[in-house]
Amino acid sequence: MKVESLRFATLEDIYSSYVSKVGSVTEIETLDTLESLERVCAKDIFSLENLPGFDKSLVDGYALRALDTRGASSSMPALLKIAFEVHIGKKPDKKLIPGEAAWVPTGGAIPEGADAVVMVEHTQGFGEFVEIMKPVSAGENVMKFDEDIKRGDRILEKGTLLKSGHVQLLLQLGLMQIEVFRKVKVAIISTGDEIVEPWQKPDTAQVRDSNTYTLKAWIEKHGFVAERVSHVKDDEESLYESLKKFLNDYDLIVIAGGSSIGPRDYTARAIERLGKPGIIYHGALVQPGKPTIFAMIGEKPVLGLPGNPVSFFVSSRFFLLPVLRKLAGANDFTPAPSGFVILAKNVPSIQGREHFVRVKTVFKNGKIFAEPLFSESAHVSNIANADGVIRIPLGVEGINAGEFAEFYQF
Ligand SMILES: Nc1nc2c(c(=O)[nH]1)N[C@H]1C(S)=C(S)[C@@H](COP(=O)(O)OP(=O)(O)OC[C@H]3O[C@@H](n4cnc5c(N)ncnc54)[C@H](O)[C@@H]3O)O[C@H]1N2
Ligand code: MOO
Repeated sequence: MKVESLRFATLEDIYSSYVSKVGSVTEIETLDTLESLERVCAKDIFSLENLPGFDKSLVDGYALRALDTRGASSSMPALLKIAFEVHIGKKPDKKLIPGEAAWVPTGGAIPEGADAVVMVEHTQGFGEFVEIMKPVSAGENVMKFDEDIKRGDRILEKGTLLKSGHVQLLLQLGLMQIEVFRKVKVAIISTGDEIVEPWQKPDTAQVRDSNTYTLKAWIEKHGFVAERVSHVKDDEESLYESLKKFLNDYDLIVIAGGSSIGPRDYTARAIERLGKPGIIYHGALVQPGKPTIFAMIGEKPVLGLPGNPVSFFVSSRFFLLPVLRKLAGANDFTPAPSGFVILAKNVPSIQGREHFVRVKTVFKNGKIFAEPLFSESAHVSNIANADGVIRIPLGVEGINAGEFAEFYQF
Protein backbone atom coordinates (compact mmCIF):
# COMPACT_ATOMS: atom_id res chain seq x y z
CA MET A 1 0.00 0.00 0.00
CA LYS A 2 1.37 3.40 -0.97
CA VAL A 3 1.23 5.82 1.96
CA GLU A 4 1.91 9.39 0.98
CA SER A 5 3.81 11.75 3.21
CA LEU A 6 2.12 15.05 4.00
CA ARG A 7 3.66 18.49 3.56
CA PHE A 8 2.46 20.11 6.79
CA ALA A 9 2.08 23.81 7.27
CA THR A 10 1.26 26.08 10.18
CA LEU A 11 -1.71 28.41 10.01
CA GLU A 12 0.80 31.24 9.55
CA ASP A 13 2.44 29.42 6.57
CA ILE A 14 -0.95 28.89 4.99
CA TYR A 15 -1.92 32.57 5.17
CA SER A 16 1.48 33.97 4.24
CA SER A 17 2.68 31.42 1.67
CA TYR A 18 -0.55 30.17 0.14
CA VAL A 19 -3.55 32.45 0.60
CA SER A 20 -1.59 35.64 0.05
CA LYS A 21 -0.30 34.25 -3.29
CA VAL A 22 -3.81 33.62 -4.61
CA GLY A 23 -4.66 36.21 -7.29
CA SER A 24 -7.81 38.32 -7.27
CA VAL A 25 -10.50 38.69 -9.90
CA THR A 26 -10.16 41.90 -11.90
CA GLU A 27 -13.54 42.24 -13.65
CA ILE A 28 -15.64 45.05 -12.25
CA GLU A 29 -19.41 45.47 -12.23
CA THR A 30 -21.60 48.38 -11.20
CA LEU A 31 -24.24 47.56 -8.61
CA ASP A 32 -27.00 49.37 -6.79
CA THR A 33 -25.45 50.29 -3.47
CA LEU A 34 -28.26 48.40 -1.74
CA GLU A 35 -27.16 45.19 -3.45
CA SER A 36 -23.53 45.57 -2.44
CA LEU A 37 -23.43 43.94 1.02
CA GLU A 38 -20.57 41.39 1.34
CA ARG A 39 -19.14 42.46 -2.03
CA VAL A 40 -15.68 44.01 -2.43
CA CYS A 41 -15.25 47.64 -3.43
CA ALA A 42 -13.27 47.79 -6.70
CA LYS A 43 -12.08 51.42 -6.61
CA ASP A 44 -11.24 54.06 -4.04
CA ILE A 45 -14.31 56.23 -3.49
CA PHE A 46 -14.05 59.93 -2.69
CA SER A 47 -16.82 62.06 -1.25
CA LEU A 48 -18.37 64.69 -3.50
CA GLU A 49 -20.08 66.34 -0.56
CA ASN A 50 -19.50 67.58 2.97
CA LEU A 51 -21.13 65.90 5.94
CA PRO A 52 -22.94 67.47 7.58
CA GLY A 53 -23.64 70.10 4.98
CA PHE A 54 -24.65 72.61 7.69
CA ASP A 55 -23.93 73.26 11.37
CA LYS A 56 -26.48 71.08 13.17
CA SER A 57 -27.75 70.73 16.69
CA LEU A 58 -27.00 67.48 18.52
CA VAL A 59 -29.76 68.07 21.10
CA ASP A 60 -33.24 69.50 21.58
CA GLY A 61 -32.76 72.90 23.18
CA TYR A 62 -31.98 76.54 22.57
CA ALA A 63 -29.40 77.81 20.11
CA LEU A 64 -27.65 80.86 21.48
CA ARG A 65 -24.34 82.65 21.90
CA ALA A 66 -22.19 80.79 24.45
CA LEU A 67 -21.05 84.16 25.76
CA ASP A 68 -24.62 84.95 26.87
CA THR A 69 -24.62 81.95 29.25
CA ARG A 70 -21.42 82.84 31.10
CA GLY A 71 -21.85 82.32 34.86
CA ALA A 72 -25.42 81.04 34.50
CA SER A 73 -26.69 78.73 37.27
CA SER A 74 -30.03 77.60 38.64
CA SER A 75 -29.87 80.27 41.33
CA MET A 76 -28.68 82.92 38.85
CA PRO A 77 -30.03 81.95 35.39
CA ALA A 78 -29.27 83.93 32.24
CA LEU A 79 -32.48 85.37 30.79
CA LEU A 80 -32.68 85.36 26.99
CA LYS A 81 -35.44 86.35 24.61
CA ILE A 82 -36.89 83.57 22.46
CA ALA A 83 -36.53 85.08 19.01
CA PHE A 84 -37.89 82.27 16.79
CA GLU A 85 -38.09 78.53 16.30
CA VAL A 86 -35.93 76.49 13.93
CA HIS A 87 -37.89 73.81 12.05
CA ILE A 88 -36.17 70.49 11.26
CA GLY A 89 -35.15 70.27 7.61
CA LYS A 90 -35.50 74.04 7.06
CA LYS A 91 -32.69 76.54 6.75
CA PRO A 92 -33.32 79.29 9.35
CA ASP A 93 -34.03 82.54 7.54
CA LYS A 94 -33.47 84.73 10.60
CA LYS A 95 -30.36 85.68 12.52
CA LEU A 96 -29.87 85.67 16.28
CA ILE A 97 -28.56 88.77 17.97
CA PRO A 98 -26.88 88.92 21.42
CA GLY A 99 -29.37 88.28 24.22
CA GLU A 100 -31.56 86.05 22.05
CA ALA A 101 -32.14 82.32 21.84
CA ALA A 102 -33.93 80.15 19.23
CA TRP A 103 -35.60 76.81 19.83
CA VAL A 104 -33.81 74.13 17.83
CA PRO A 105 -34.67 70.42 17.57
CA THR A 106 -32.03 67.65 17.44
CA GLY A 107 -30.71 67.67 13.87
CA GLY A 108 -31.98 71.22 13.21
CA ALA A 109 -29.74 73.83 11.59
CA ILE A 110 -27.96 76.29 13.86
CA PRO A 111 -29.06 79.83 12.97
CA GLU A 112 -26.52 82.50 12.12
CA GLY A 113 -25.40 84.37 15.24
CA ALA A 114 -25.55 81.25 17.48
CA ASP A 115 -22.49 79.16 18.34
CA ALA A 116 -23.84 76.65 20.89
CA VAL A 117 -26.99 74.88 22.04
CA VAL A 118 -28.11 74.43 25.63
CA MET A 119 -30.17 71.29 26.34
CA VAL A 120 -33.83 71.95 27.14
CA GLU A 121 -33.39 70.21 30.54
CA HIS A 122 -31.18 73.09 31.63
CA THR A 123 -33.71 75.78 30.75
CA GLN A 124 -37.09 77.04 31.82
CA GLY A 125 -39.39 78.88 29.45
CA PHE A 126 -41.37 81.94 30.55
CA GLY A 127 -43.56 83.08 27.68
CA GLU A 128 -41.29 85.00 25.34
CA PHE A 129 -38.25 84.39 27.54
CA VAL A 130 -36.14 81.45 28.56
CA GLU A 131 -33.98 81.04 31.63
CA ILE A 132 -30.66 79.28 31.02
CA MET A 133 -29.43 77.51 34.14
CA LYS A 134 -26.16 76.08 32.88
CA PRO A 135 -23.39 77.74 30.89
CA VAL A 136 -22.28 76.25 27.57
CA SER A 137 -19.02 76.80 25.73
CA ALA A 138 -18.73 77.77 22.07
CA GLY A 139 -19.38 74.73 19.85
CA GLU A 140 -21.10 72.77 22.61
CA ASN A 141 -23.85 70.43 21.31
CA VAL A 142 -23.13 71.52 17.74
CA MET A 143 -21.92 69.27 14.95
CA LYS A 144 -19.96 71.57 12.69
CA PHE A 145 -20.23 71.76 8.89
CA ASP A 146 -18.00 69.03 7.28
CA GLU A 147 -16.82 67.74 10.69
CA ASP A 148 -17.78 64.15 9.75
CA ILE A 149 -16.65 64.03 6.11
CA LYS A 150 -15.04 66.65 3.87
CA ARG A 151 -15.56 66.84 0.12
CA GLY A 152 -12.61 64.96 -1.42
CA ASP A 153 -12.07 62.64 1.57
CA ARG A 154 -11.48 59.00 0.63
CA ILE A 155 -14.48 57.30 2.18
CA LEU A 156 -13.85 53.76 0.93
CA GLU A 157 -10.64 52.03 -0.02
CA LYS A 158 -10.40 49.63 -2.94
CA GLY A 159 -10.53 46.13 -1.45
CA THR A 160 -12.99 46.99 1.33
CA LEU A 161 -15.44 44.21 2.12
CA LEU A 162 -18.75 46.07 2.17
CA LYS A 163 -20.75 45.94 5.39
CA SER A 164 -23.96 47.73 6.34
CA GLY A 165 -22.03 50.68 7.79
CA HIS A 166 -20.43 51.31 4.39
CA VAL A 167 -23.81 51.13 2.65
CA GLN A 168 -25.21 53.62 5.15
CA LEU A 169 -22.33 56.02 4.49
CA LEU A 170 -22.73 55.74 0.70
CA LEU A 171 -26.46 56.40 0.92
CA GLN A 172 -25.91 59.38 3.23
CA LEU A 173 -23.73 60.83 0.48
CA GLY A 174 -26.26 60.03 -2.25
CA LEU A 175 -24.02 57.42 -3.90
CA MET A 176 -26.68 55.04 -5.22
CA GLN A 177 -24.29 52.89 -7.25
CA ILE A 178 -20.93 51.35 -6.54
CA GLU A 179 -18.29 49.51 -8.53
CA VAL A 180 -17.44 46.11 -7.08
CA PHE A 181 -15.43 43.12 -8.21
CA ARG A 182 -17.51 40.45 -9.86
CA LYS A 183 -18.63 37.52 -7.74
CA VAL A 184 -16.14 34.71 -7.30
CA LYS A 185 -17.45 31.36 -8.59
CA VAL A 186 -16.74 28.19 -6.68
CA ALA A 187 -17.26 24.60 -7.79
CA ILE A 188 -17.80 22.05 -5.03
CA ILE A 189 -17.22 18.37 -5.69
CA SER A 190 -18.19 15.77 -3.13
CA THR A 191 -16.45 12.40 -3.00
CA GLY A 192 -16.93 9.04 -1.38
CA ASP A 193 -18.45 5.65 -2.21
CA GLU A 194 -20.52 5.83 0.97
CA ILE A 195 -22.12 9.21 0.28
CA VAL A 196 -25.78 9.53 -0.75
CA GLU A 197 -27.83 12.66 -1.39
CA PRO A 198 -29.35 14.31 1.71
CA TRP A 199 -32.87 13.51 0.54
CA GLN A 200 -32.09 9.79 0.17
CA LYS A 201 -32.37 7.10 2.81
CA PRO A 202 -28.88 5.73 3.46
CA ASP A 203 -28.26 2.02 3.76
CA THR A 204 -26.31 0.86 6.80
CA ALA A 205 -22.80 2.33 6.57
CA GLN A 206 -23.84 4.98 4.06
CA VAL A 207 -23.84 8.67 4.93
CA ARG A 208 -25.88 11.61 3.67
CA ASP A 209 -23.95 14.44 2.05
CA SER A 210 -24.49 17.24 4.53
CA ASN A 211 -21.16 18.96 3.91
CA THR A 212 -21.30 20.20 0.35
CA TYR A 213 -24.89 21.48 0.28
CA THR A 214 -24.37 23.34 3.56
CA LEU A 215 -21.15 24.76 2.18
CA LYS A 216 -22.91 26.05 -0.94
CA ALA A 217 -25.53 27.86 1.15
CA TRP A 218 -22.91 29.25 3.52
CA ILE A 219 -20.60 30.44 0.73
CA GLU A 220 -23.48 32.18 -1.04
CA LYS A 221 -24.42 33.97 2.16
CA HIS A 222 -20.91 35.45 2.07
CA GLY A 223 -21.37 36.99 -1.37
CA PHE A 224 -19.99 34.30 -3.69
CA VAL A 225 -21.51 32.00 -6.29
CA ALA A 226 -21.24 28.32 -5.45
CA GLU A 227 -22.35 25.20 -7.31
CA ARG A 228 -22.22 21.69 -6.01
CA VAL A 229 -21.22 20.48 -9.45
CA SER A 230 -20.89 16.75 -8.92
CA HIS A 231 -20.48 13.79 -6.68
CA VAL A 232 -17.77 11.29 -7.59
CA LYS A 233 -17.07 7.83 -6.26
CA ASP A 234 -13.72 6.95 -4.72
CA ASP A 235 -11.99 6.56 -8.04
CA GLU A 236 -8.95 8.59 -9.07
CA GLU A 237 -9.82 8.69 -12.78
CA SER A 238 -13.39 9.93 -12.21
CA LEU A 239 -12.19 12.60 -9.79
CA TYR A 240 -9.45 13.71 -12.19
CA GLU A 241 -11.96 13.91 -15.08
CA SER A 242 -14.41 15.86 -12.96
CA LEU A 243 -11.72 18.31 -11.81
CA LYS A 244 -10.52 18.81 -15.39
CA LYS A 245 -14.07 19.46 -16.54
CA PHE A 246 -14.77 22.23 -14.04
CA LEU A 247 -11.32 23.78 -13.59
CA ASN A 248 -11.62 26.39 -16.32
CA ASP A 249 -15.15 27.57 -15.57
CA TYR A 250 -14.66 28.39 -11.89
CA ASP A 251 -12.30 30.56 -9.85
CA LEU A 252 -11.81 27.89 -7.21
CA ILE A 253 -12.48 24.18 -6.89
CA VAL A 254 -13.27 22.61 -3.52
CA ILE A 255 -13.20 18.86 -3.11
CA ALA A 256 -14.93 17.50 -0.05
CA GLY A 257 -13.51 14.31 1.44
CA GLY A 258 -10.80 11.88 0.47
CA SER A 259 -8.16 14.33 1.65
CA SER A 260 -6.43 11.96 4.05
CA ILE A 261 -3.76 9.42 3.15
CA GLY A 262 -5.72 6.17 3.05
CA PRO A 263 -5.38 3.95 -0.01
CA ARG A 264 -8.83 5.07 -1.21
CA ASP A 265 -8.21 8.79 -0.58
CA TYR A 266 -7.68 9.94 -4.16
CA THR A 267 -8.06 13.71 -3.81
CA ALA A 268 -4.33 14.50 -3.59
CA ARG A 269 -3.42 12.14 -6.43
CA ALA A 270 -6.10 13.50 -8.77
CA ILE A 271 -5.08 17.11 -8.02
CA GLU A 272 -1.40 16.39 -8.68
CA ARG A 273 -2.27 15.16 -12.18
CA LEU A 274 -3.98 18.43 -13.08
CA GLY A 275 -0.84 20.46 -13.54
CA LYS A 276 1.85 22.57 -11.92
CA PRO A 277 2.73 23.73 -9.33
CA GLY A 278 0.22 21.25 -7.83
CA ILE A 279 -0.01 20.64 -4.11
CA ILE A 280 1.69 23.34 -2.06
CA TYR A 281 0.76 21.90 1.34
CA HIS A 282 -0.97 18.68 2.24
CA GLY A 283 -1.76 18.92 5.91
CA ALA A 284 -2.20 21.79 8.32
CA LEU A 285 -0.87 21.81 11.86
CA VAL A 286 -4.38 22.34 13.15
CA GLN A 287 -7.03 20.23 14.84
CA PRO A 288 -9.57 19.72 13.41
CA GLY A 289 -8.76 20.18 9.73
CA LYS A 290 -5.39 18.42 9.62
CA PRO A 291 -5.60 16.69 6.22
CA THR A 292 -6.59 19.82 4.26
CA ILE A 293 -4.96 20.05 0.80
CA PHE A 294 -3.77 23.42 -0.56
CA ALA A 295 -3.01 23.29 -4.27
CA MET A 296 -2.53 25.65 -7.17
CA ILE A 297 -3.01 24.63 -10.79
CA GLY A 298 -1.44 27.43 -12.80
CA GLU A 299 -2.96 30.37 -10.96
CA LYS A 300 -6.10 28.54 -9.91
CA PRO A 301 -6.49 27.50 -6.28
CA VAL A 302 -7.81 24.02 -5.57
CA LEU A 303 -8.64 23.01 -2.00
CA GLY A 304 -9.23 19.53 -0.65
CA LEU A 305 -11.21 19.71 2.59
CA PRO A 306 -11.45 16.78 5.02
CA GLY A 307 -14.72 14.86 4.93
CA ASN A 308 -15.38 14.71 8.68
CA PRO A 309 -18.16 17.22 9.22
CA VAL A 310 -16.47 19.15 12.04
CA SER A 311 -13.14 19.24 10.23
CA PHE A 312 -14.90 20.32 7.05
CA PHE A 313 -16.71 23.08 8.92
CA VAL A 314 -13.58 24.42 10.62
CA SER A 315 -11.45 24.17 7.45
CA SER A 316 -14.13 26.09 5.52
CA ARG A 317 -13.94 28.95 7.94
CA PHE A 318 -10.19 29.14 8.50
CA PHE A 319 -8.92 28.12 5.04
CA LEU A 320 -11.62 28.34 2.39
CA LEU A 321 -13.14 31.68 3.39
CA PRO A 322 -9.75 33.47 3.41
CA VAL A 323 -9.03 32.08 -0.10
CA LEU A 324 -12.45 33.26 -1.29
CA ARG A 325 -11.92 36.71 0.17
CA LYS A 326 -8.48 36.95 -1.44
CA LEU A 327 -9.93 35.87 -4.80
CA ALA A 328 -12.67 38.47 -4.38
CA GLY A 329 -10.07 41.24 -4.06
CA ALA A 330 -10.49 41.92 -0.33
CA ASN A 331 -7.56 43.60 1.44
CA ASP A 332 -8.25 41.75 4.70
CA PHE A 333 -8.62 38.05 4.26
CA THR A 334 -7.28 36.45 7.45
CA PRO A 335 -9.97 35.59 9.99
CA ALA A 336 -10.13 38.05 12.86
CA PRO A 337 -11.24 36.89 16.31
CA SER A 338 -14.64 38.19 17.38
CA GLY A 339 -13.22 38.86 20.83
CA PHE A 340 -12.08 37.13 24.00
CA VAL A 341 -14.08 34.81 26.23
CA ILE A 342 -13.39 33.31 29.65
CA LEU A 343 -13.09 29.55 29.69
CA ALA A 344 -15.54 27.75 31.99
CA LYS A 345 -13.42 24.55 32.03
CA ASN A 346 -9.79 23.61 31.46
CA VAL A 347 -9.06 22.84 27.82
CA PRO A 348 -5.98 20.73 27.10
CA SER A 349 -4.09 21.38 23.88
CA ILE A 350 -2.85 18.99 21.25
CA GLN A 351 0.92 18.81 21.03
CA GLY A 352 2.32 20.42 17.86
CA ARG A 353 -1.04 21.60 16.48
CA GLU A 354 -3.08 24.73 16.67
CA HIS A 355 -6.30 23.68 18.34
CA PHE A 356 -9.81 24.96 17.60
CA VAL A 357 -12.30 23.94 20.24
CA ARG A 358 -16.04 24.31 19.68
CA VAL A 359 -17.65 26.25 22.49
CA LYS A 360 -21.03 27.37 23.68
CA THR A 361 -20.98 30.89 25.07
CA VAL A 362 -22.90 31.93 28.19
CA PHE A 363 -23.38 35.48 29.43
CA LYS A 364 -23.17 35.52 33.25
CA ASN A 365 -22.52 38.34 35.73
CA GLY A 366 -21.59 40.72 32.92
CA LYS A 367 -18.96 38.38 31.45
CA ILE A 368 -18.90 36.00 28.51
CA PHE A 369 -17.91 32.46 29.44
CA ALA A 370 -17.19 29.64 27.00
CA GLU A 371 -18.20 26.04 27.74
CA PRO A 372 -16.01 23.72 25.65
CA LEU A 373 -17.94 21.07 23.71
CA PHE A 374 -15.54 18.17 23.57
CA SER A 375 -16.24 15.69 20.80
CA GLU A 376 -14.78 13.90 17.83
CA SER A 377 -14.38 15.53 14.41
CA ALA A 378 -16.96 13.09 13.13
CA HIS A 379 -19.70 14.42 15.44
CA VAL A 380 -22.18 16.66 13.68
CA SER A 381 -24.33 17.43 16.72
CA ASN A 382 -21.87 19.70 18.38
CA ILE A 383 -21.42 21.97 15.36
CA ALA A 384 -25.10 22.74 15.73
CA ASN A 385 -24.71 23.45 19.45
CA ALA A 386 -21.57 25.56 19.16
CA ASP A 387 -21.59 29.34 18.95
CA GLY A 388 -18.03 29.35 17.66
CA VAL A 389 -14.53 28.12 18.41
CA ILE A 390 -11.73 29.22 20.67
CA ARG A 391 -8.16 29.02 19.40
CA ILE A 392 -5.33 27.51 21.37
CA PRO A 393 -2.21 28.69 19.53
CA LEU A 394 0.65 26.42 18.60
CA GLY A 395 3.02 25.93 21.54
CA VAL A 396 0.45 26.83 24.22
CA GLU A 397 -0.14 24.00 26.66
CA GLY A 398 -3.88 24.31 27.03
CA ILE A 399 -5.90 27.07 28.64
CA ASN A 400 -7.20 26.85 32.21
CA ALA A 401 -10.68 27.63 33.48
CA GLY A 402 -10.92 31.36 34.25
CA GLU A 403 -8.36 32.35 31.60
CA PHE A 404 -9.13 34.28 28.44
CA ALA A 405 -9.16 32.67 24.98
CA GLU A 406 -9.52 34.05 21.47
CA PHE A 407 -13.05 33.45 20.24
CA TYR A 408 -14.25 33.15 16.63
CA GLN A 409 -18.01 33.35 16.25
CA PHE A 410 -19.66 31.12 13.63
N1 LIG B 1 -4.13 6.96 9.09
C1 LIG B 1 -4.68 8.14 9.20
N2 LIG B 1 -6.00 8.24 9.07
C2 LIG B 1 -6.59 9.43 9.18
C3 LIG B 1 -5.83 10.58 9.48
C4 LIG B 1 -4.42 10.45 9.58
O1 LIG B 1 -3.69 11.41 9.81
N3 LIG B 1 -3.90 9.21 9.42
N4 LIG B 1 -6.46 11.77 9.63
C5 LIG B 1 -7.83 11.70 10.11
C6 LIG B 1 -8.44 13.01 10.08
S1 LIG B 1 -7.83 14.10 11.18
C7 LIG B 1 -9.49 13.31 9.27
S2 LIG B 1 -10.26 14.81 9.43
C8 LIG B 1 -10.05 12.38 8.31
C9 LIG B 1 -10.27 13.06 6.96
O2 LIG B 1 -10.52 12.12 6.03
P1 LIG B 1 -10.88 12.41 4.52
O3 LIG B 1 -10.77 13.84 4.19
O4 LIG B 1 -10.11 11.48 3.69
O5 LIG B 1 -12.43 12.15 4.51
P2 LIG B 1 -13.24 10.86 4.13
O6 LIG B 1 -12.46 9.66 4.47
O7 LIG B 1 -13.72 11.01 2.75
O8 LIG B 1 -14.44 11.01 5.14
C10 LIG B 1 -14.28 11.10 6.53
C11 LIG B 1 -15.66 10.97 7.17
O9 LIG B 1 -16.49 12.03 6.75
C12 LIG B 1 -17.67 11.56 6.13
N5 LIG B 1 -18.02 12.42 4.99
C13 LIG B 1 -17.31 12.53 3.86
N6 LIG B 1 -17.91 13.37 3.02
C14 LIG B 1 -19.03 13.79 3.62
C15 LIG B 1 -20.09 14.66 3.24
N7 LIG B 1 -20.07 15.27 2.04
N8 LIG B 1 -21.09 14.90 4.13
C16 LIG B 1 -21.08 14.28 5.35
N9 LIG B 1 -20.11 13.43 5.76
C17 LIG B 1 -19.11 13.16 4.91
C18 LIG B 1 -17.30 10.17 5.65
O10 LIG B 1 -18.39 9.36 5.46
C19 LIG B 1 -16.36 9.70 6.74
O11 LIG B 1 -17.12 9.22 7.83
O12 LIG B 1 -9.15 11.32 8.12
C20 LIG B 1 -8.70 10.71 9.34
N10 LIG B 1 -7.95 9.52 9.03
O1 MOO C 1 -7.89 16.86 11.84
MO1 MOO C 1 -9.21 15.83 11.65
O2 MOO C 1 -9.61 17.18 10.81
O3 MOO C 1 -9.16 15.69 13.39
O4 MOO C 1 -10.77 15.51 12.12
